[in-house]
Amino acid sequence: MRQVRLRRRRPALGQGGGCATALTAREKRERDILAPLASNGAFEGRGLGCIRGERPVFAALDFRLEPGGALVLTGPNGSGKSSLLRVMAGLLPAAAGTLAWNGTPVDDAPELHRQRVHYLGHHDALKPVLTVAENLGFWASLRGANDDGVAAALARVGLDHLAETPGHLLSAGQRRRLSLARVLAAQAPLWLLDEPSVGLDAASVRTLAEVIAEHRANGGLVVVATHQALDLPDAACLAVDDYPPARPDPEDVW
Ligand SMILES: Nc1ncnc2c1ncn2[C@@H]1O[C@H](COP(=O)(O)OP(=O)(O)OP(=O)(O)O)[C@@H](O)[C@H]1O
Repeated sequence: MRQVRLRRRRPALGQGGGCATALTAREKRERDILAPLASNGAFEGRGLGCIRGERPVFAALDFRLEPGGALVLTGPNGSGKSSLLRVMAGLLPAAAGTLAWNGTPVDDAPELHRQRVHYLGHHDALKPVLTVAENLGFWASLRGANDDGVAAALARVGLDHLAETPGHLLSAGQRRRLSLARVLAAQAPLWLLDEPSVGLDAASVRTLAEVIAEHRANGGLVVVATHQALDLPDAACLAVDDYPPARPDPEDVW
């Protein structure tokens, strides 16, 4: 598996421009929460196994991502790509193995891991009666983003002109773009994206590739499960179906 090395690092929060400035309370909070997460983050899984229901899905799966790295999960339907993303996000306990951030098991500080992750699943969580801006603003406030961050994220995904539109009026692709705006507003170092390009038009797929590239250039990491081609230069590839669970011993089956 290829590994991608950091080329450019995100400047420490509150220290832009190289001159010391007094930090606001909010900047201090961001620094305390995010700075230890964003710096030199390497994400690793060793010997991972997964069971859904009572059925083993994959076993003995290893991966490693350096800061700025991208990992594309491939495999046929049902091979376990979404399950692996959920394990990585801490939403599903691994049946075996360990996950580590900078060599520290994520189980040692699961709350910290939740803060460093942004997980984008198949479903676009959205409150239908809230406007686009309210939907994003409500969620972004939970992650410490301010109104400027919300506006910037909406503009980046081309939804600024729909900021006052109720969520229930959005098309499928527009809902997906709103979910991408949530990824941007979160400022989490580790993005876990499940089929992020589904429903997006060609221009939006290009925007998706650009924002992932910018995230990586700042030292962020991304894991993407996808059946569609995405332009992710130097991304490593992990075929989840290369890690099948052991077959039951015929001696044990009767
Ligand atoms: N909640 C669940 N309970 C039981 N089994 C589940 C559950 N969710 C998924 N599975 C099973 O786990 C296996 C892996 O599913 P998963 O969704 O991870 O695959 P996938 O590779 O992401 O598939 P796709 O390409 O269709 O999205 C499948 O056999 C599926 O039936």
